[in-house]
Amino acid sequence: MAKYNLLNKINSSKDVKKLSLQQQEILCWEIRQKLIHTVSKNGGHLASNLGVVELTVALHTVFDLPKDQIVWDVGHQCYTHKLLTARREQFSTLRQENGISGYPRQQESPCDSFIAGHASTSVSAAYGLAKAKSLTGDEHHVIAVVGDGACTGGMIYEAFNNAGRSDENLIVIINDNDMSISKSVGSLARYLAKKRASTGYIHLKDKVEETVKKVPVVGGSLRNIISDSKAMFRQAIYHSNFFEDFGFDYLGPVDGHSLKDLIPVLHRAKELKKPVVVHVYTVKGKGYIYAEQNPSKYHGIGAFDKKTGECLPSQDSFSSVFGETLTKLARKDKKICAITAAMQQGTGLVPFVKEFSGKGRFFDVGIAEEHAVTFASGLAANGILPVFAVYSTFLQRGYDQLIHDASIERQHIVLAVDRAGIVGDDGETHQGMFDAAFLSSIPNTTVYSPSNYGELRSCLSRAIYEDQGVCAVRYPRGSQGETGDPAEFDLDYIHRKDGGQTLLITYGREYDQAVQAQWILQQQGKKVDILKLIKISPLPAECIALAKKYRNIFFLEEGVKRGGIGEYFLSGLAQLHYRGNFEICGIEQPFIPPMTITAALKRCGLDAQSIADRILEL
Ligand SMILES: Cc1ncc(C[n+]2csc(CCOP(=O)(O)OP(=O)(O)O)c2C)c(N)n1
Ligand SMILES: CC(=O)[C@@H](O)[C@H](O)COP(=O)(O)O
Ligand SMILES: [Mg+2]
Repeated sequence: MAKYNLLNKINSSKDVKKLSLQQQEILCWEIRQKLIHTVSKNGGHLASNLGVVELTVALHTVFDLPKDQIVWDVGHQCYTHKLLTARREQFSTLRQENGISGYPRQQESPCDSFIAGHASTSVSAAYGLAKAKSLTGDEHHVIAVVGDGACTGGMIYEAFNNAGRSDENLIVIINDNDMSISKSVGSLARYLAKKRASTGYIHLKDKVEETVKKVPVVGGSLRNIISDSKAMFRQAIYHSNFFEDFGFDYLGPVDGHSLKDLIPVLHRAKELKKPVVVHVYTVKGKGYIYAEQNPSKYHGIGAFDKKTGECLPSQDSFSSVFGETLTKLARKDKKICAITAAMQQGTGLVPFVKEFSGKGRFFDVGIAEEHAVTFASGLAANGILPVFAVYSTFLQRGYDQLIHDASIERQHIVLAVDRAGIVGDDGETHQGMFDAAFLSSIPNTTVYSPSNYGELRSCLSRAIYEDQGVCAVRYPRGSQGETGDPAEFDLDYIHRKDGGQTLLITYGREYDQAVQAQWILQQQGKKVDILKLIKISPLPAECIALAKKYRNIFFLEEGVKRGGIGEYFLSGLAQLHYRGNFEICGIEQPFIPPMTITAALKRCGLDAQSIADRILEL
């Protein structure tokens, strides 16, 4: 196979169109090898990408990019699209510093029509793009590609509701592999499975249409009767089709690994020149046996050995410690329930699921963070203790629900906010930069930011049993640092004194950098003290009073500077008429592209050496 080297000759969809069907099949094989090779080195979303190789090649065969536009939902499956649109050479830099992103980015290529990273936005964006095209007299198509998992998110239906009755050249491809990161959940998954099992809808419609075309024109009324009966015929056989009820035409289901089936269906969708849903079924992980067998493991994976499929054994992490702690607490308290928005693996909930899903105490609500917050509030209002485990970046979706449904009436819900702070390779869309800022501004809300596992255990228990209202425990991606303090429980802050006139204040993972900076400065004869905040909102009054005694204060914040905890602290000091120097070393440009967490800390001036240098400079 390798001798063909077709991929090396592809720079745009024009080149894909020049290939015969057989050559395109070889191209798909070459693409799969490239995907497996690159992701085995850099990590990434392997299984989702392997599932859409033929679909992407078919799209590039039928449509003309960038005039026609593709919007990838979540965007984690856009690697083949990148390989076909002049980014083959840079593909080895996938998800690396100064490399190409693992998601579509407009700034990266004119063929990336819209940003993605968070789920369920594609149909709204595609409808907007399509509407703009029609307003400017451009007849090209916009195609949204959305997975069955992303179809559990409410925005998709808001967009269907809005777009279905329009006459835009809008095609929505539902890439149905019966998987989100774990198994797809809910009624839509069941509905799609039923549709998947049905056959011949396209062929049947074709036959009816052929018959209609053959009828001699004897006047408009007969045509109308025939077309009405066509709709009735369809209804009678298929009852009502969910997508058609929204105003879309429906084509499918079609085998997403057969170019010979896919290409004509896409041509057909293009000809219709109106909103159309194309239902494609695919196999997540297709073509790499380990990923086909375990698509969840290869959904998003670090580097691995491509021959054996083995990756590094998983270590303890904040997520796993959270999951174990919650499971232990739940054994003793039947009121504790856990909620996830399609992230049970990532948030460490697997042990909880094993033990309590059979008892009805675990809820995977799909990719529906807004719903999760309000659902939790409902549970709390009737006496349950809900813990919603969610990544910081995805919790942004639930901001209004936190205010309106949880906070005003002080519902006691617990948020386990994972991936708080810098996340690394996923880049801009996934950074957990805002949670400390936005949570601390919501009344009746307590926020903890443990810096090690011991504190995490203690904060979780306090959040469940001691606090009222909304209570968030936030922690970073990965493992605790080496600076773990001896577990002193139930503290709101820890004050490490070295006899200095300068105080470093910080919270969460950044504490490790502060301790190292303190050590670097000690080597140079400079003493600094550290105040570690564990409860970051509301700020403990004693903390502010003790900070007031210092001549210089540096507030180190792994989060957005504007509106963050540093500014909150400063306003407390101002009320006490603090007269010393106060500097916030926070993140001013929170949209950090893919790079390691270590590199990102350095870029933001938040690594130990940069902190020490800054202090010496002053
Ligand atoms: C708002 C939001 N919540 C959670 C996620 C995490 N996430 C990324 S992909 C994914 C599953 C998507 O499933 P699907 O759309 O079916 O795509 P597949 O990977 O199966 O191709 C989830 C839950 C996200 N990206 N955005
Ligand atoms: C595509 C997506 O949003 C998730 O798969 C995300 O990449 C997971 O990140 P973690 O690797 O931190 O779980
Ligand atoms: Mg899926």
